[in-house]
Amino acid sequence: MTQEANQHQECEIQLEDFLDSTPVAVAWSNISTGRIEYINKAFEQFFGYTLEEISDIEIWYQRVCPDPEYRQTVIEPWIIDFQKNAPSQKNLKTRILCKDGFSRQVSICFSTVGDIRLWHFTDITDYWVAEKRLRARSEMLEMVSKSSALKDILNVIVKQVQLESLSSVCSVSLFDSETQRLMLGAAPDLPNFYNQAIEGIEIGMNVGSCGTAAYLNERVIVEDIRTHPYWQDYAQLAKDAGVVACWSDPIRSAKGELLGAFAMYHATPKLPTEKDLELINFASSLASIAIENHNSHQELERRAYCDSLTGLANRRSFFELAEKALLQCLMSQKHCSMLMMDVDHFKSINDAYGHASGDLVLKQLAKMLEQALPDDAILGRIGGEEFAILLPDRDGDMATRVAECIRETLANSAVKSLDNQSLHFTVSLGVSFKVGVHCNIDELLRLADKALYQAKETGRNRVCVANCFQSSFS
Ligand SMILES: Nc1nc2c(ncn2[C@@H]2O[C@H](COP(=O)(O)OP(=O)(O)OP(=O)(O)O)[C@@H](O)[C@H]2O)c(=O)[nH]1
Repeated sequence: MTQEANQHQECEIQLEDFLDSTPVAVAWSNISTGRIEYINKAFEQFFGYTLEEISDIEIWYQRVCPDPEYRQTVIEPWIIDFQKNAPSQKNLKTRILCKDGFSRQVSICFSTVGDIRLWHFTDITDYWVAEKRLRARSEMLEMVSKSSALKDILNVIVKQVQLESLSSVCSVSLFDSETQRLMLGAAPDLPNFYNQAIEGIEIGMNVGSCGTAAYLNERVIVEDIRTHPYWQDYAQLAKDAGVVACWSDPIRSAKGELLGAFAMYHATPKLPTEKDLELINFASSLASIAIENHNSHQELERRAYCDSLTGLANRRSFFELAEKALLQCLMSQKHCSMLMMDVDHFKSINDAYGHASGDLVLKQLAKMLEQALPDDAILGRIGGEEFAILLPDRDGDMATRVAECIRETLANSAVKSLDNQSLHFTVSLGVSFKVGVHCNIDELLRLADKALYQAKETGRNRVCVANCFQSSFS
């Protein structure tokens, strides 16, 4: 070896030693041959590839940027732009798929000396993730403040997680505490047939990852659905949907109540890393804010329109609904009738069995009414033990038959008091109906109330019909 060659080799060794000690990932490639001739230690650690595995620049691109369209439309124009020395952006910030299957966000830059192109890569994943999360969080909070649809808000969360963990598909299920079931909140990238199959699933042991996580109220990690007992009844469904691993986290309110379940699915067997768990925590806590806010909105609305004891429409809501229905009847020249109902001697029920048992009677009564009435009837609790029922498309005779049926059903029923005694009670009803083309709810109620008074006066447990032909509107 000549002295010059010796010096050159020594120089190269020193340069490599120097580059191996820097934390920045560095590589150089030969422009004419397209070969990658050197990668430093940081490069190997960062991307996970050895020089033998990515000896050619094309192979490198295919591995780290598997999407050919992205290579053609983003990376290649950037290189050409850079070569012309007029870069529209000096560094290219892009996503790189590493050998371990994770993708990292990097800032790439290169310089050219003769036939050699020197590349350096800076890992900006943490910064990028923090920025994206911040953006997703503020987008979500803005949507919450604007009362956007819950599904849209949850979609933002799901999309953010999927963006950070490219190989995952995520979902948010909502917990219905009354039925103990999970309903679909958002799962934009799971197949429809899968979402439909698990919609309304009852939580319990061995009900997939979400059903079990919600039931146990703790995180469930299933590495391989195909062999896990939690999935034994859903293994085929999961196979059809192409999911093999599923990690699920219960979503809890600030008070710890179960609100739903967040799930991350993968197409291959997989256990979560620390970063995955952190991502799941992030998603669950955002989803919790969105769901809790949505639920309290709904509760406020329910309180504004529902009677808290019976769950029926309250006076205000009954008037709104009844007015709309009456207007439709007037416009389509249909009949319309009103019933007013009052429990007989309700005071004595309270006195004999206690106020709480009186409440029980009112609750049961409301349930019985809902079952006995036709679907299009509008029912409301408009006073203490007073109920109103609008019957669209029913004339006075039909309404009287409905009223008679209610009276009879209730007279033959019993409600269990708190100390388990059978409480029997009766009701009185007044009927009014629309005559001609002019009518309003106040007038119908006034007439029905008059008839109800008559029913009370003439002995109770009976139905009386108002003389509507003498009303001011007839
Ligand atoms: N338990 C209970 N009682 C109520 C509620 N609202 C009103 N009441 C009671 O209902 C009773 C109504 O009594 P009254 O108006 O004298 O009528 P009544 O005893 O039903 O007798 P008649 O209507 O004449 O047959 C009162 O004792 C009220 O306290 C309620 O939400 N729960």
